[in-house]
Amino acid sequence: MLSIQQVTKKIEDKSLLDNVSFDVPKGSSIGLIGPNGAGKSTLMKLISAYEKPTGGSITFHGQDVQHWNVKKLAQRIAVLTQEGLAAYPIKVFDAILLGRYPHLGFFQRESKKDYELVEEVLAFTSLTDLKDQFLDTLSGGERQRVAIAKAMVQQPELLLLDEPTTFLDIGHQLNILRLVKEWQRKDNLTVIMVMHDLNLASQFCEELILMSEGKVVRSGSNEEIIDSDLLKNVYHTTPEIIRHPKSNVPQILLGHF
Ligand SMILES: Nc1ncnc2c1ncn2[C@@H]1O[C@H](COP(=O)(O)OP(=O)(O)OP(=O)(O)O)[C@@H](O)[C@H]1O
Repeated sequence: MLSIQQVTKKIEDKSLLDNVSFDVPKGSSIGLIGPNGAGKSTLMKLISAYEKPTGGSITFHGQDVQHWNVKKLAQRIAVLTQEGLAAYPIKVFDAILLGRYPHLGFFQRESKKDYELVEEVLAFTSLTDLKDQFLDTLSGGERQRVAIAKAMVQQPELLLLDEPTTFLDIGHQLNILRLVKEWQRKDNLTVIMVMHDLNLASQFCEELILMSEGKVVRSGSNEEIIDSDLLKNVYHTTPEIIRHPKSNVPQILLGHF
């Protein structure tokens, strides 16, 4: 569905991405991990066609994302950043309804179907009770849930999440990821997510892509990537690897003081 081939990105003499290649099958969940400055956000901007690569190509359904009509691409790819939605003084319902925008024609008003979809998504994201509350009065966790709901009414095939849980407490972090997982199962959604929390990434993602200094160091399952020596080389710290007592997936413990 999405293919990233030998992508490079340079700004002046600085190399931000260097020969990055991988394929993203439909319905998969890919975790982009790696230290600060590895190039993860840069890659996300190229996938959403927000920026152009210097070399290589990113194709979505066989066509270079740079050649896609902007509105058509927005119907199929939704982007959610760590800041989520700006705290404008508009009602939750109206903020979510804005997600329908890529599907409306010029000067076309939302239809009854659009309103029904928003109601449906409000229920799915447990936001119905908050639908008349103003966005700028919500907590960070609630606002991030609204951002997910807005992306959901967009009905994309591909969801790009750039550190969606950064500002959330542990309960809300799990809440958001569970919501995305449920949505993914319901609609066979494809998810690419930048994550600093390796334990959550290991649990959530089928495939992890470990990046460093603009390059893919290794990609594979959590069993292949959550490896003490590999992570030590990239993060310059030695984590202990343990098993999650319920799911048995590899998890890390950071060094002692
Ligand atoms: N417009 C720009 N001009 C020059 N350098 C840039 C620009 N945008 C990004 N960079 C550099 O590119 C590198 C990769 O940045 P990027 O934000 O993609 O990393 P990241 O892996 O997402 O990091 P983090 O985990 O800290 O968010 C960094 O060294 C950054 O300083």
